[in-house]
Amino acid sequence: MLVSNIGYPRMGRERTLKKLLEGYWGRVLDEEGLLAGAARLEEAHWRQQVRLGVELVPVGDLSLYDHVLDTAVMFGLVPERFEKAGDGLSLYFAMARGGPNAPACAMRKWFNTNYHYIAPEWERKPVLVKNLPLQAYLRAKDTLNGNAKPVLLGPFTLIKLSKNAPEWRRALYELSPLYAQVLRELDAAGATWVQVDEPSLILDVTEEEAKALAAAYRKITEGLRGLKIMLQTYFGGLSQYARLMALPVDGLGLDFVHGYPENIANLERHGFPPDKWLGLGIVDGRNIWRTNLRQKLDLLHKVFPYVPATRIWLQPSCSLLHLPVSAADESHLPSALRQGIAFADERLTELRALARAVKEGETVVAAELAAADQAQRALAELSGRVVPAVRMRVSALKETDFQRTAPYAERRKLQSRRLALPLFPTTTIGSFPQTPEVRAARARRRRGEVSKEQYDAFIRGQIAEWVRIQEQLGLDVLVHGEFERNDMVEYFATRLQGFAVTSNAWVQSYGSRCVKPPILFGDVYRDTPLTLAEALYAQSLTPQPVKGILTGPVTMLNWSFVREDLESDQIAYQVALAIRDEIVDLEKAGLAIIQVDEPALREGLPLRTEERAPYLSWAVSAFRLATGGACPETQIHTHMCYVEFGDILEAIEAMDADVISIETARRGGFLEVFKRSAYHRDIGLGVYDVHSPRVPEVEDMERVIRQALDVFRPEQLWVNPDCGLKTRQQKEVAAALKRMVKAARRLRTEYRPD
Ligand SMILES: Nc1nc2c(c(=O)[nH]1)N[C@@H](CNc1ccc(C(=O)N[C@@H](CCC(=O)N[C@@H](CCC(=O)N[C@@H](CCC(=O)O)C(=O)O)C(=O)O)C(=O)O)cc1)CN2
Ligand code: MET
Ligand SMILES: [Zn+2]
Repeated sequence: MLVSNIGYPRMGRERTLKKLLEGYWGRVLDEEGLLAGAARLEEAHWRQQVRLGVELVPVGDLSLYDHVLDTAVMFGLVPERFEKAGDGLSLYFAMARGGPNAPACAMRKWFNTNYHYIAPEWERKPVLVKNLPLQAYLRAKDTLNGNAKPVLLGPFTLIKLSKNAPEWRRALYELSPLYAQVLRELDAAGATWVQVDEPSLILDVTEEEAKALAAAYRKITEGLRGLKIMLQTYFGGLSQYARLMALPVDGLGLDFVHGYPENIANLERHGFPPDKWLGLGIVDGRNIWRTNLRQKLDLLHKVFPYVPATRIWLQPSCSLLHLPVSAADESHLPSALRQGIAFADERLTELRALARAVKEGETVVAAELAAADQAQRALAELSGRVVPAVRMRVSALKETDFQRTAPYAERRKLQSRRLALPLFPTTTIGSFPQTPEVRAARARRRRGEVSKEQYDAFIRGQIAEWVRIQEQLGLDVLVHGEFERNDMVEYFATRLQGFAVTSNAWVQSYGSRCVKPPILFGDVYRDTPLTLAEALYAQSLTPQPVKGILTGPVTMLNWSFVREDLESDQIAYQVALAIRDEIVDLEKAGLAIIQVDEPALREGLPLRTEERAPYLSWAVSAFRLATGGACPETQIHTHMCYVEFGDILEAIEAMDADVISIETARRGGFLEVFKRSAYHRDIGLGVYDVHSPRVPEVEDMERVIRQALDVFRPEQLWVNPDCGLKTRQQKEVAAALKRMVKAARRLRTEYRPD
């Protein structure tokens, strides 16, 4: 039985890769410096994994931006518009971040995670441009000897994640010879195993697809001499288990954490081919709770009748990309909590303990087992885990708590009378630039170099400056700018009971951007206002309406590491009640508009269709509970981004918000979706892309609004950027918003309110 890893966090414990990348983009580091730095980091990660006992070390997983983009470039899937973007790194980063006159490729959610990949575009027939896994293998050979396992994204998943791929059978046909060549070259170089990632196989795969895959993999693996293939799946169980077991590969990697109990049932029903290896995903690569080792040993004993230990690799459930590096940095946490968590390095240590228990007997790891048991008990007894008042409040909830007191139509009248906004009202999504100055002020506060009073005064200064800028720009509904927030989730977690925040638990979200997901360990409640002071201050500076900005309960859950001893709906209702209380405070302070952001609502949608309805049911209820206490005169907005709306439109309607602002306004298909629906409420059009430094033209934004007028009435439309502006620069923001206001005003002159 071997210990294997699927992928290691890329950024490094000190976020080295982030610093290298931002140094390169900011032109303080040259290409050589970036590549040398990345190579040093990669090697350090290999050595660390070996030190922790990993016997099959993934290589080629340290991407400079995203592994899907790597694969696209490797197969020459480069859109025409990057013709002038050069080659090598300059082309690569142009595709990721936009280049001269060439908007970036689309960024999308990687399955149901907060990691984003760059969507490949098929404008031309793929060709093999460079063999990335081979290059990685050759780099790793000396350090790792026989333990290097090159990693490669498989053809099925590559196709599924692509934009405008040809019909999938044809796409598979075009890719197969290229994959075959990649593997032949690895074979010739002496690699023993290659990990081919096919997470899309856990989706609803059709019988026809499974059959076609068998043919494709036959072609891909033909004539290999020594190289073996581990076909790696994760994030769920397999729906076409029996067929996929028959693929001509040497091993199958299955997720027994997020695919539990499905994959164990598969095993019991269909068995496991005697000539294959099982990559057994046994410790959680998505959440941070320390593994119950005894439970996992029991699981192993359920597997042994079907697969002998000699044919098993113990693995994390998925790449450790989604976990921070080491819990050793979190010594400030309450000790029971600190002992109760495991990040990437601790997960690998757990794997080694499990492997030793099997190979050398449980007594050899008695200390590890006892420590895990003890940690489990300590966590259960952790102070704040159960707060009776919170439990009582949730269990006493009534149907009416999930409803506004007046129906939408009535609310709309009251609100439009109160707000008296022009047609096509303009607003922003909440955040303004988190400049180096803002971050530095927060860092100084963290280090205790400035007092709370000094820090608060600095934040008020930022708010005042931006209220003035917004007034000058002529925006209709203002925001305070979120300067006090390091992150829209972490900030609320800092102010709520039941959450802990970490010091260094960074996880990559996209490119060089990272988040520190908070730990939701206990019952959640609010014992102090969350946003009141800043909102109140902003409103005191202007007669214009200021929109309060809160993060919704579903997003708080999806972007945190959440306890596993309580049902999601119960946890979400606790968070919802805290938000609900905040809304009451904001209303009392005179705010007429409150936005409750739910950008992660769609992301949390289960990957398999049959699990979706129950999720949407509690997610929508949680949002309704959070907002149901608002007076009819208070206008509730919600904001969502990175969303394919087609499959959740009914849920969006059911959230019963008064206005929804969405990112997708610029994407084809958005209007089609709404045209087919009965959606009749107000909608904020994301008229330009905040993720690009490019300042949009008035005409571009005007076009988005005009197109929307084919489907919506003018009275329904708001005009706003497609997300928050925190990652942009001050100058870009002012210039873009000025044009946005101009676009709205042009349309106003054509349409008159009814
Ligand atoms: N949680 C979450 N998920 C999300 C989003 C989001 O906003 N939040 N948006 C979508 C896109 N994802 C994003 C993820 C991260 C960032 C982002 O801007 N991250 C920042 C970090 C934000 C942060 O926590 N900042 C802290 C700490 C910043 C920091 O690194 N400070 C330095 C010191 C800085 C100094 O001295 O100047 C340090 O600790 O070393 C702060 O402002 O206080 C980054 O990686 O650069 C943006 C979008 C989807 N998922
Ligand atoms: C990822 S959604 C972001 C919403 C938040 N209010 C912001 O403007 O940054
Ligand atoms: Zn957003």
